[in-house]
Amino acid sequence: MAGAGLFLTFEGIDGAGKSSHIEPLAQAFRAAGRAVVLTREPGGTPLAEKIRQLALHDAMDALTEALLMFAARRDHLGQVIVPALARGEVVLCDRFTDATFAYQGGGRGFDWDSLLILERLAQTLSGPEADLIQKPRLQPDLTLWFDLPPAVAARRLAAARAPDRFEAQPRAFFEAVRAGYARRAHDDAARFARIDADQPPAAVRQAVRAAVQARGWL
Ligand SMILES: Nc1ncnc2c1ncn2[C@@H]1O[C@H](COP(=O)(O)OP(=O)(O)O)[C@@H](O)[C@H]1O
Ligand SMILES: Cc1cn([C@H]2C[C@H](O)[C@@H](COP(=O)(O)OP(=O)(O)O)O2)c(=O)[nH]c1=O
Repeated sequence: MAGAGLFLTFEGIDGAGKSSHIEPLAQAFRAAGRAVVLTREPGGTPLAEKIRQLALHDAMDALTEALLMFAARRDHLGQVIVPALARGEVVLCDRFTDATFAYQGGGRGFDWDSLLILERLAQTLSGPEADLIQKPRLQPDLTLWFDLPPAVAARRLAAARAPDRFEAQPRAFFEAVRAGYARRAHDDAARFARIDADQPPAAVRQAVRAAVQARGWL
């Protein structure tokens, strides 16, 4: 656990249902008396939201994309996530570094080892807040991975909204993104909870609750 705070991330391919399940979990934590910060990546600060606009709408090579994601993340960590954890709050973040491995690494085929280096650089903390949360390098306490077949996610999205640059990718791209998530989950199994997202919303909500309760946090 990061100090007295808790850092939970929501991951999965586009249309997996992450956004639908963040607010119910936030309400559960608030009902348990915890202060909650809801945030997202890329984004979460004025600078990172500007980077989000570039990354989601302008074409670029995979290294540029990865660097922008980590630049946005570095600002977000320093301005929002670390201060909230230092205050003992619960941070619920819609996507984090596993998305960079899944999309830029798995989806676009960018070198995995280079991403590991960027991860280490971006998530190494310094200063008084790092002392407060007593961690030289920040990782989520728990990552909820909403896993489902890309064909199911595509059907949901087609009914829901116009696609951004990533959501417009072909099915094979999302198979590769999904494989990227599976690799990260395999490499850091204790941090990950795989949620079967190909179920009715109530069952998914229950699975999310169960994963958090299993760690004694609700
Ligand atoms: N378990 C579910 N079953 C069916 N549809 C769902 C489910 N969860 C979410 N949806 C719908 O699928 C679409 C994408 O969900 P969303 O939460 O925005 O996904 P994400 O944030 O992972 O991209 C939305 O229209 C949402 O209402
Ligand atoms: C955080 C992150 C997101 N992304 C992509 C995944 C998504 O397609 C897109 C935006 O994510 P998201 O906020 O989930 O989009 P939406 O709110 O429309 O569901 O950015 C990356 O490619 N790399 C990253 O590191």
